[in-house]
Amino acid sequence: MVEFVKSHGLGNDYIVFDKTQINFPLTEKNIRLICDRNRGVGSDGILVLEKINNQEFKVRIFNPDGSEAEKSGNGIRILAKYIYDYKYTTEKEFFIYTLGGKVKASVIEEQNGRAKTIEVEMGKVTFRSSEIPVAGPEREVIDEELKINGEILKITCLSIGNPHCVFFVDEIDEEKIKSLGPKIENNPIFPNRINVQMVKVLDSNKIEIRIWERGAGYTLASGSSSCAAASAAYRKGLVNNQVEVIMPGGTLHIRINPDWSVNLIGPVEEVFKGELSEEMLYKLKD
Ligand SMILES: N[C@@H](CCC[C@H](N)C(=O)O)C(=O)O
Repeated sequence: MVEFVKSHGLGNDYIVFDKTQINFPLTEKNIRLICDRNRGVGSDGILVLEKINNQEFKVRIFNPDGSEAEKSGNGIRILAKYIYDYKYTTEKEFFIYTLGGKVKASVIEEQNGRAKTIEVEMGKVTFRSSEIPVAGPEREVIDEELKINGEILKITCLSIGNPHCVFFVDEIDEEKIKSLGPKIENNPIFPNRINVQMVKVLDSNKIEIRIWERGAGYTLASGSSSCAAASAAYRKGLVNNQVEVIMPGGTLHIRINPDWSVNLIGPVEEVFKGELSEEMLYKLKD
């Protein structure tokens, strides 16, 4: 029997598995099938939890195209709720190891004994090209010109464990992020591909964004994208260090600390618990 929980952070949905229950290989084909919204459970990604002890956990984060991500802000918040709600820990604060570094998660609000709002210390932002990575000479990638579809975009790139490319606009245009997103994601200057954010600054504490996620496409919200968009805006002097990030799925709160570490706060909801069917498991083991 392979059980799972499906949850979302502002419409960015993930399936959580406990590593000890998984009896099929985590191949690209299998991840794609489980995330498929017609033939599988359907989600923006998969989280595989491993418990180390009462205060430390490990996670593997998969995108729906089968690739593995270093970090995910909503994924970590969803995992933290799962850890707390299903009593993998007795603590309200604990650590999670990701491929993109160690993060601290805190349950800051509960409802009926279940986590409702989670804060994550996401780690430090870097704008250095080799750390993102972005091809070319070593530099900070701030307001660089990138030609896409005959249009020159001014991009600011950074990593918060996973890579992001941010561009600023006067008006949000959904169609534009959907058409430029895949071209930027797969541009050869980004050897590991990249997550993309279109950002409109509303005032010194508020931005609105649209997201094209690496390996997932257009999503309603993204935690690491919110951190990236807020950090790029802060670096360019467009906002203060506390930023509300408005997305189609809802709002996340970001704080950028003096050492460029970033905190992310927002709600998480469980949608359902399930069990993969025998037929599905047969396919996954094939
Ligand atoms: N939805 C996420 C980001 C998930 C990983 C991303 N697609 C990547 O490949 O880096 C979030 O909430 O941060």
